[in-house]
This record gives sequence, C-alpha cells and structure tokens, in this order.
Amino acid sequence: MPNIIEKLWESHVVHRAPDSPDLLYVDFHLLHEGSSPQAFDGLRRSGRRVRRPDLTLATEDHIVPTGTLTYPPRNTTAALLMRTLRANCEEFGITLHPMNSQGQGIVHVIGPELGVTQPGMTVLCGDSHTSTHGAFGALAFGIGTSQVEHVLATQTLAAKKPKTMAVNVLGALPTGATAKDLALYIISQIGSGGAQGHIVEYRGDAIRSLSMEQRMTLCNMSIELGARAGLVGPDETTFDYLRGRSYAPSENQWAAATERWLSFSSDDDSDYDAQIDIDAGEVSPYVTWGTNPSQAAPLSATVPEPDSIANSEERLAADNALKYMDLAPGTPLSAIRVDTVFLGSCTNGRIEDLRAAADILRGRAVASGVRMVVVPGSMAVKADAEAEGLNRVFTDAGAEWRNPGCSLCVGMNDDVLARGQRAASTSNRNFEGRQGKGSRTHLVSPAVAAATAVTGQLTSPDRLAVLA
Ligand SMILES: CC(C)[C@H](C(=O)O)[C@@H](O)C(=O)O
Ligand code: SF4
Repeated sequence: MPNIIEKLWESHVVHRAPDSPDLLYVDFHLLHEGSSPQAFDGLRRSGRRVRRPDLTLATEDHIVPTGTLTYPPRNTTAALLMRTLRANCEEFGITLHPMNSQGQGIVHVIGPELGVTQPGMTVLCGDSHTSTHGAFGALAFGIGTSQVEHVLATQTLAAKKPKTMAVNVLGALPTGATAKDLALYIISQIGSGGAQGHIVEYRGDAIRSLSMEQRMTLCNMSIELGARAGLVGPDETTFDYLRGRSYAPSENQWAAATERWLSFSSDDDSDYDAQIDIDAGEVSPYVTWGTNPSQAAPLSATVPEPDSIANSEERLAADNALKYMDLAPGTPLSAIRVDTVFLGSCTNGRIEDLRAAADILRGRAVASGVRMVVVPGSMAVKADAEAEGLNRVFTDAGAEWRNPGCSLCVGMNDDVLARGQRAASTSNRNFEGRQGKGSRTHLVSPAVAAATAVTGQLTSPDRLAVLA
C-alpha cells in the first residue's frame, strides 16, 4: 500500500522518463531575500517571466534588523538584499510581505499562518527548513538557487524520488516534554544522517496529540536528521488550524477540500523503505552539548566522555565539539552557564512557544548578567502576543521584545553573539559559528529557554518550580 509521501509525489508528477528525475508540479513557491537574487538574475538573462506569480509569495526574514523597523537598514548588505527583493517582486509581479507590514515574518511561519500551506500540496522554498510545512501533510522541501529559478520559470521541479521512512512515535509524551525535546531525542537516537535520502512521515499516538505548532517544530527539525523532508498526515487538528485563514478554501469548498486532503493519508499497513519506533515515554527536556543537533542529551545528564563513545567518527566529533564548546566531560548539563537566551526562529517562534516561555517567566526575572532576546516569528505572532500581554511578561522580566525575523538563529543579520559567548537557543542548529563567529549554542525548548533565563544556567522548568 502506498504511503502519504508516495501518494503526494505521484499525484504531482507531470513528466516521467527512464533514468531521469521526475518533473513535479509545484503548488506553492515561497521566497526570501537570502536565496532568490541570483534566481531572478537568471530569469532576466534568459528573458523569462515568472510562470505563476499567483502561486509565489515573498517575505523578508533572514537579514532584517529586529531592533528597529527603519528602511533602508543601516547594514549595507541587508539594505542591498532588501532593495533587490523589493525590485524583483515589483518587476515580476510577486506579492511581497516587506519588513514592517502585516503579513511579514519568517517564511516558514507566515506560510502556515496565511493558510498558504495546505495538505496535499507541494510547497518549495530556497531554504532547508521548508520541511516545517510538512506538518500540514504537504510535501515540502528546500531547493537550491538554480532550482528556485527553474520553479519561478516553470512552476515545476526536476527531482529524484526520495525513499520513505516512517518514524513511529509510540505512547504519550510525559508531562513537561515538548515537541522540541522529541525532535532532539529522535535526532540523538538516529543521528544527523539517520534519515539521509528519505522523506520522513511521523506517525503514532504521540504525533496525533501534538498541536499544529508542535508538529511544525518537529517537521522543521527533520533536516537535522538528514531527511529531505518530514511530514505528518492531516487530521482534525490540521483542519481546525487552517479553517478561515486567508488562503484556505472557502466554507462552500471546505468539505470537498478536507475529503481530498484525507485521501492522501497513509494506511495502517502502508509500506516504507525504512521504519523506526520511538518510545515517547523516554522523552524529557533535552539540550545539546555539542556542535550538531544529534549531540544532545537529557538535561538531567552530564556532558559525555568522548572516550566512552564506541564509534570512532562520533568520538572524534564529540572531542572536537567539546573543545569548541569549552566543556569538560562529566559536567552536569544543568551546571552550564549561559550569557544569552534566544527565544524565536522558525522552530520555536510561534505563539504557543511564546506562551510556554511566558508562563514560566510570569512574575520572575531574567538573571542578572543574562540577556534574553525574544523575537516573534511573524508580525501576526507579535500582534497576538501583544494582545495577550505576553510582551509585557517578557519586558517586565527584563527580556528584550523584538520585531520578527530570523535574528539570532543565523549569523546573517545584526543580531549576533560575540566570540566565546554562550547561548541557550530555541532554534534548530548549533553548528560552529551559527550565532556569530566563535559563538556557542545549546539548543533547547521554549520552556527550558525561559527557565534558563531565570537561573542563568541550563534549567528545566521542573527544577525552577523546586527552587521557587
Ligand atoms: C539562508 C538559508 C538558505 C538557510 C537554509 O537553507 O536553511 C537558513 O535559513 C538556515 O537556516 O541555515
Ligand atoms: S529562522 Fe533560522 S532556520 Fe528558520 S529560516 Fe531563518 S535562518 Fe533558517
């Protein structure tokens, strides 16, 4: 029996020939300022237009300053990229959500929020974390700049069909364990390359009980498993989230749309090229200690001893990571002090994430000497958070309340750490230099980020309750 991934793929093939990649129809194409300039240059050089501007949407996210909304920004690279995207969208008739406009935000936050991302679709963007949109039961993955040009020109993509993998998350997540912890747990279990060449479907009871925000967090991090994409089959949770959003089907088309969406679903006995089982009951607040997301452990554990790692490649990686992170084996993870806490990104910059952190910070203060930066994932998240008073919770606690953008997730804008600085970060990558040259990153959930801000060292929310 075909699974949802195969059904989605097959339903989008517009041309197939032996020994060549399939040509897939693209339902929606998202753009950001970072990966699109050369693609537009290519179109201009070959005298082509954008085939479906109506199925293309752009936003400014990677390089926008989050401290001020003045345009053009002082940073000349940012100013150039923003000017270029604005001119390209104007010339090719593409809707753009520029900085300081209502629909602006991180590309993987605004797609779902506008209802652009729907089950049964192919959604592409020149950005690896496009996998986020898989949370809706869409086939969504990142593409390179030359492919962005191809999609702009043709609304199709030439791609080789990946293998499929089921990640069965069995049982229920314990109280206090979040989708972020689950993602880090899965990656630490099967490794950064564990799903290489595959598209993953997350299945099982634990997945069904996740909210859309949590499913997005999980699918977002599929890339850190080496997967091409990750998805969750659609259900009532998906439909409830989508209903009434700008791009979602209208009320009189709703029943037909949901029926079609469900027709892609996997069956209980669908086949996959690979299957793994994960026990949700094993998940607890997780943090990374190294320089890739698979180097993660329960917050209650200690920094591992590289010599105890059997696999020689992993041992060497751990050794190098600990040098870069300036950590000694055996140190309790909960004793690691940070100077920055970053709450935001396309992994954890949505309203539920902000609520989870605010619940912990309410009535508490950010530890002295610690800087907490809160960056909503979009203007809509920002507006919702302000309507609920979450911004006040953050600023009363001593955190900075910013404007939407990728910010401290990636060293491509004004928000960077100084060399040697250490952050607890709700983003998805802890690579060397990711938050600025020489910066050190510990990936955490929003709840752990907030608890860490209060104590100044990696802290689980439970522990904070005991300390209070
Ligand atoms: C800049 C962009 C192309 C990049 C990506 O592809 O993911 C960025 O979003 C990231 O998270 O590293
Ligand atoms: S928030 Fe981070 S991971 Fe997400 S698109 Fe921006 S840079 Fe990439």
